[in-house]
Amino acid sequence: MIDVDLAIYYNPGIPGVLLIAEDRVIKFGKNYFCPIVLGQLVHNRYRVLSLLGWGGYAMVWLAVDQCSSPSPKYVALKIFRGAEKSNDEYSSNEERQLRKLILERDRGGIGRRNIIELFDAFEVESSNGVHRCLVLEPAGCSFADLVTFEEFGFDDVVYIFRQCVEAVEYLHSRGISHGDLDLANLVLALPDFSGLTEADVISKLLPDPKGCIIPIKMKDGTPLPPGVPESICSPCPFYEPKLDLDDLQVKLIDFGEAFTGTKPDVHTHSRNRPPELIEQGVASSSSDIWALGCIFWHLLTGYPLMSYFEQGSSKERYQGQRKFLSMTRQERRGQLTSFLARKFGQSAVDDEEYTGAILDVLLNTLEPTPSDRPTAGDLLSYSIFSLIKDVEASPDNNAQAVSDSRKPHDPGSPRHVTTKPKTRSNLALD
Ligand SMILES: Nc1ncnc2c1ncn2[C@@H]1O[C@H](COP(=O)(O)OP(=O)(O)OP(=O)(O)O)[C@@H](O)[C@H]1O
Repeated sequence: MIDVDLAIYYNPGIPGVLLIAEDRVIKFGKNYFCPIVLGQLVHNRYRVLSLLGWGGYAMVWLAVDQCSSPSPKYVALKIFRGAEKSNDEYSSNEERQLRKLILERDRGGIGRRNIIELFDAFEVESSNGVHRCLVLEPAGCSFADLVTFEEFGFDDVVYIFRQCVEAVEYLHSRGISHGDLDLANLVLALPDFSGLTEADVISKLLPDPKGCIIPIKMKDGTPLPPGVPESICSPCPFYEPKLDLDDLQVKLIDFGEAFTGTKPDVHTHSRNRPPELIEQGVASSSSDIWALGCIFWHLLTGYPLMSYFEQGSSKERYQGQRKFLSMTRQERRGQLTSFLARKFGQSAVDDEEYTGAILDVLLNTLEPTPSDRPTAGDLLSYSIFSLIKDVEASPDNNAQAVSDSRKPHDPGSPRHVTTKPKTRSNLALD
């Protein structure tokens, strides 16, 4: 039998551990991540079940609230990097923005359901510092991951995109810009687990909770330094195969860059950076609209728009973007049409109704001058949204609308942006 060493090694030089499968380093040590292990009780209340993901600022864990009754309540614990003292600026900005939205909750608005909920916040201390912890509504896999292994049909794209626009419209109507809109910050809502036992939910959420735990060791066999956990588990974001279009709900996360008015040096994802941020270094709510255009393209084609402008370094890609923006609107229309034809074939773009509706969204959201872009509210009235059946129109119409939306389309139409039928089961992993 071959003895395979599944441990990963702590590298004091980085200082952190490299998760090979992710090709990313998780840093532990002073002012880095909190050394959480599975099963740990956080704040005497939340028992950690698995790792949902991590970013530059925080690790996000699935946990069960021990104080909930009668049925267990699941939460996501977003535990920020350590700081010398409480109120680290990034974590407090995210908390502040989410708290503002809580105050607005009673005013309603359809996009409210698409914003992740904040339940609680507190501090956790470790040898790596003081960590702010946000207790959030738990969600599933990000759309950035989903587009890498699935192609969406046209109805899927428009249905998902409409929820993204509704979320942004909700935020903007409350005076908040997100600042970091990207498919990585749009995640699937979890289905309703009420009535299921904890064991059932764990088996649904965690295909193999023990299989993903990897011990951390020092290469020379010496004890781990303080602040480094004895094991790490690979992230286990939830995804339910056979998800139906009428069940699919998008949740917007990560409000760390959110702002009111205008803000300099916003860390928008590099693939969605608008010209005003690249050239003048300032973002506004119109920068979110630019990002919506990029998201629409990414959902539609499976690739970021930037990669169509130019390959290479981000400097080269921004030059490609600038070249695109210095064209006339007519030339930009021609360029986007040829990108679409390259991706889906010429016959797919020949249907003027569909291609025209797609181009309206793209050309207007990607206007070079921020004030020329539509508002999120304007976008919701665009013709693209009337090209799909409204699965939420009314409870009576629901079943018919969903079944209609699954009928195969005329193959000559650009609704066939993918070769697969356009049902939610397209997204199934099995
Ligand atoms: N409420 C949630 N439910 C499920 N998973 C989540 C939730 N919030 C975040 N995640 C997962 O954790 C990852 C990191 O979260 P988030 O983007 O909020 O962290 P961050 O450190 O602020 O990120 P960034 O470096 O992008 O600013 C996300 O990409 C997502 O996979």
